[in-house]
Amino acid sequence: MRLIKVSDYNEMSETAARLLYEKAAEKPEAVLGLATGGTPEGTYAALVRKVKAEPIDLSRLQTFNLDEYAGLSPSHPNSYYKYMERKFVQPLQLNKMQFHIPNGEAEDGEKEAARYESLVQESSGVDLQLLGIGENGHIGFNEPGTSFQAKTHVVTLNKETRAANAKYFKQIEDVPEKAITMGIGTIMNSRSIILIVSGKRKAQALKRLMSEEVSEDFPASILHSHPDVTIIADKEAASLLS
Ligand SMILES: N[C@@H]1[C@@H](O)[C@H](O)[C@@H](COP(=O)(O)O)O[C@@H]1O
Repeated sequence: MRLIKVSDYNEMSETAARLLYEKAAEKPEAVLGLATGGTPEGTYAALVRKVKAEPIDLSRLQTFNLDEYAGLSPSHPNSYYKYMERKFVQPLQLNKMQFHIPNGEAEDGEKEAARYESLVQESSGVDLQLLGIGENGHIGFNEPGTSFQAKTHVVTLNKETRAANAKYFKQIEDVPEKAITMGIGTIMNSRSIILIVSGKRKAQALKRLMSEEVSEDFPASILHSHPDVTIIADKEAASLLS
């Protein structure tokens, strides 16, 4: 794993955006794996700025998001669909057909998960996967204890994960209890991975990630066995590293 230490959230965002931009520029038919949450917001904004300043052809780009809340329709203001539409798909003027995300309102979540997994597999494979990390080490919505082999599946969210995401909802009770997420096996199939980490809140998780431990108790630790992972961490996130 390659660790790039940067000064702050802005520099992290600019650095990650540059890597996404370079991938899309060098391979116009690239498949990007995308994440949601607070961390990548700045990355998407920086990418949009860069594409506006130095236009590239994005008409053949394909994107696959990691996860979606179960029970939220795509039009729900807190759905990851809406998040991506606002921050990525519309500003980059992508066609909806280029953008993929699990359907949170599917009646049969497991069937939807299997459909989504097939879509990812039938694509030419994710070239570059952007990841954030939960305080408990989750990636996507793969909570501690998830099998490293898991494919896209339905998960029950931990209390702490729901609490961490409650800030985006009116109240914690409104945070869905379940989600559909790419599995760790799905994520590990991507050709390269960028993990962005920012803020004191993530310092403990980054410290644990940088230790030797590889265990299903700490999902992100599987990244040690991936051949091409770049971690971009700001000063605060890296504050517990020696
Ligand atoms: N499913 C998302 C993850 O993909 C994200 O990495 C995590 C951290 O979010 P934040 O970046 O807001 O700290 O939140 C959610 O659980």
